[in-house]
Amino acid sequence: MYVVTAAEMAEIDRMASRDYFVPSIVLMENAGLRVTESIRRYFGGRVAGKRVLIFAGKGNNGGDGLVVARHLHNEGAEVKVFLLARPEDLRGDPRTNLEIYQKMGGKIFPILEQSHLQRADISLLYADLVVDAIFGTGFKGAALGLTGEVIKLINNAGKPIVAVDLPSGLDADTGQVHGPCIKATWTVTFALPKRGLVLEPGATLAGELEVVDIGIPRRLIESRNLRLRLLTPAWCREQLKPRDPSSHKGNFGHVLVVGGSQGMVGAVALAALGALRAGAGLVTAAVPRSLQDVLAAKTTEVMTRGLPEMPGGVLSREALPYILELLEKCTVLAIGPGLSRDKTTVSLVLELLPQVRCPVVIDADALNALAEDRKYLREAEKEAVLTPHPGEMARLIETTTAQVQADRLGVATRAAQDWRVTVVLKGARTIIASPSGEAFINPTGNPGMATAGSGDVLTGVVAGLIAQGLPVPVAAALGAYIHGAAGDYAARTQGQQGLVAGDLLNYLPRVFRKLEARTEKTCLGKGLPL
Ligand SMILES: NC(=O)C1=CN([C@@H]2O[C@H](COP(=O)(O)OP(=O)(O)OC[C@H]3O[C@@H](n4cnc5c(N)ncnc54)[C@H](O)[C@@H]3O)[C@@H](O)[C@H]2O)[C@@H](O)CC1
Ligand SMILES: [K+]
Repeated sequence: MYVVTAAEMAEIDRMASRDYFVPSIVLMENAGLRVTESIRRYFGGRVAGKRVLIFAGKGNNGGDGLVVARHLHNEGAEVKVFLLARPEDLRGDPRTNLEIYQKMGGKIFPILEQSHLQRADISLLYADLVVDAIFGTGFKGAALGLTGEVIKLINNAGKPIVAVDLPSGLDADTGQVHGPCIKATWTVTFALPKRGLVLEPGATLAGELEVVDIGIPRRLIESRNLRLRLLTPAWCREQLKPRDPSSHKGNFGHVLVVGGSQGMVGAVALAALGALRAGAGLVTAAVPRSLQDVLAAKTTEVMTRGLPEMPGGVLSREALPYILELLEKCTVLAIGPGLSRDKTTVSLVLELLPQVRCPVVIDADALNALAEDRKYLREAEKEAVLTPHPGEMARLIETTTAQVQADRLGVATRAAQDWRVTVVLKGARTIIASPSGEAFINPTGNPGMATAGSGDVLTGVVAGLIAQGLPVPVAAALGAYIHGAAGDYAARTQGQQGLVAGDLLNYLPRVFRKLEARTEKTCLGKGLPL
């Protein structure tokens, strides 16, 4: 499902009216009707007698709110509209809808000064539902003054809130807030999710997300060359092809995992098992020689190799020809888990990578090695996936973690294009950016997955999917989704607190089975994705 900026959405709205002759008031009517339907469902089918407060701004978002007000009023709800403008300041479609509503006997209470807040405050005490139609995609900056106070008043009332298109106060493009912002119970957004609704903290402020059709021609949306998508079960399902009944393990690729150092062999085991659980036909894991036996004991189905090592149990430069030889039989390399930041190992990684001819998944200490010398990233011809967490990304682009987090999408897409790699920027709402400029946002996963080894499993899963022939960016996106979904299953059955990375391995088959099962239910990322 495509995700848009406020400007992209506004342009699509404009083109629907200008090029496809859909009157803007028809779009507004559809938008308001869809919100009304959602509210009716919320109340179990009947709205008569329900006390609904509608806070409306003077723009088109407020206009949508006035359409909702009219329909609920018509169905017998007790509606009060609090208008954050003078009625005569409304123009165009919002003005038309205000006039119809008033003609029908609907009540309007303008909030223009401090003393007007009191009525809203009292009404909130008795409200069954609040409709937030103050700002939508036309909002910029921060909600200050009286409007900011209204937003705080609504939030403090503790009543259920449905946000129209966007929670008011949210930056539609970044998901950031710069002042008071509505904390919605659910959000009904029109035509396509806006970026701010699927990026944190916006995703949390939006509550449950409902995306509704308001009659914008599909053909128009498809003609727009949109570059950002939210991963959905339907998209993931399309990427997974059923297995040929006559297939054998040689058809599903061979992953080589290179990593490990003294005390860090578990990371390699998790990545290797992640690759197998993702369906790779064969997995070989190569670690410093002294760790091979431990690794073999931990991973029954994985083939293990011992590589030359240095005192202290880290890979030595002599490991290079052995790795290159192993790669001759492999489809994909996953490098980094548990590798250590030893200087010799760093130079081994920097020397190895430019010689690799197959796709490579680069994680953990292999990323830290690249942060010491970016020549490979800048110059090498490669098919690579980088899976940094925000701290590793910050090192790679020489900035701070806070700055990476402030513009996750921008950072990931720029890095992917500059280095011609696929970037998986981990964290809440993982971003997957491809060298072509396309990007995905992953809605699955939960804070229980912020635990040691979780990233190693992801590395293995992505490598396992590449091994089976999926294009590298597709494998990265699918891998992120599946990995998060496994975490969501694990959290549902055993809670977030005690979740460990090994649990993810056990839930991966269940996610694949669900995707194979072709169920129709689509969820946009709150709670369980499948
Ligand atoms: N354009 C269309 O064809 C459609 C638009 N729709 C609705 O229209 C919305 C967008 O409408 P608009 O573009 O009119 O914009 P909004 O209604 O989101 O808000 C615009 C108003 O907010 C004010 N504003 C912006 N930032 C502010 C701040 N920081 N503090 C105080 N005031 C601020 C602006 O000056 C303007 O008066 C969408 O979110 C959606 O709800 C729907 O009706 C569907 C069709
Ligand atoms: K709103």
